[in-house]
Amino acid sequence: MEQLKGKVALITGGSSGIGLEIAKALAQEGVNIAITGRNFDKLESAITTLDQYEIDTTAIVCDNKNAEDIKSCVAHVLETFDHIDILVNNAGVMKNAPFLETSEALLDELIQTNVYGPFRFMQEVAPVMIKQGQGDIVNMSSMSAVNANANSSAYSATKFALSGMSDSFMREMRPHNIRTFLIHPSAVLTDLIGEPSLEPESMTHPEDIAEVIVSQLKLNRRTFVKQNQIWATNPVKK
Ligand SMILES: NC(=O)C1=CN([C@@H]2O[C@H](COP(=O)(O)OP(=O)(O)OC[C@H]3O[C@@H](n4cnc5c(N)ncnc54)[C@H](O)[C@@H]3O)[C@@H](O)[C@H]2O)C=CC1
Ligand SMILES: CC(=O)C(C)=O
Repeated sequence: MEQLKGKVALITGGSSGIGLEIAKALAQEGVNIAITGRNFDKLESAITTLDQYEIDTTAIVCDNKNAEDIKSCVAHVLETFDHIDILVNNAGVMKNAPFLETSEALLDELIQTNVYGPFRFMQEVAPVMIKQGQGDIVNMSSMSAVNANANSSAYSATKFALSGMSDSFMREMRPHNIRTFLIHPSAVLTDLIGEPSLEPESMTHPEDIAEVIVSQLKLNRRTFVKQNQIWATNPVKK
């Protein structure tokens, strides 16, 4: 089993939802945490939540849409911790609209955040991991990259793109002892989905996704889960 204690994880979109639960679950394992987000106050409040664990933390204001932000974010994490063992590409946005009402501006925003963001982080972090001789990258895709829903063409397009990019990246990185985990959750109870149409208790919760990711990262380095689909057992309509 892989020991996580003392590792360094960089989690994008780590101040809320699934990202914050991943940060807490890794912190509980003794992993030092760097989180990113666009809002300083939300990041500060997330860092306060992590204060209960005996680890080092840092928060970086960083917009996935901004390549310079991402370069300085990775440089800051390296200055702070010297290494990056785990990158979780979690930050993402979902904006739904019927296809004929989907503007290029909306498509651009989603592509910048959900595709260029992870692309830029992997371009910055992979060379660091290659030099270290090891690393783990978790890419948060979606069931929307497996079965598209109506009114979600832009979001689905970004998640299909991320899955394809991640799969190809994974094949190039394996020889460098870098594992790439591609995660496809179905609906998870977070702000991203707005008012849920399902009974909240019957849905997957963000801490369930975090539990799956921690268990996968703990696998012996010789093995990894290439991709998975995480479903609610019996989601009940409201
Ligand atoms: N909630 C759900 O049902 C599902 C969510 N996902 C994916 O999980 C990931 C996390 O989403 P949730 O925790 O559900 O939502 P959330 O809205 O709670 O978290 C998204 C995080 O990404 C950050 N973010 C958004 N745009 C950003 C940008 N331009 N730069 C930096 N950070 C940015 C937000 O500030 C927030 O912290 C997303 O990639 C989402 O697509 C995948 C499948 C299902
Ligand atoms: C929000 C999302 O990615 C779903 C429901 O697959």
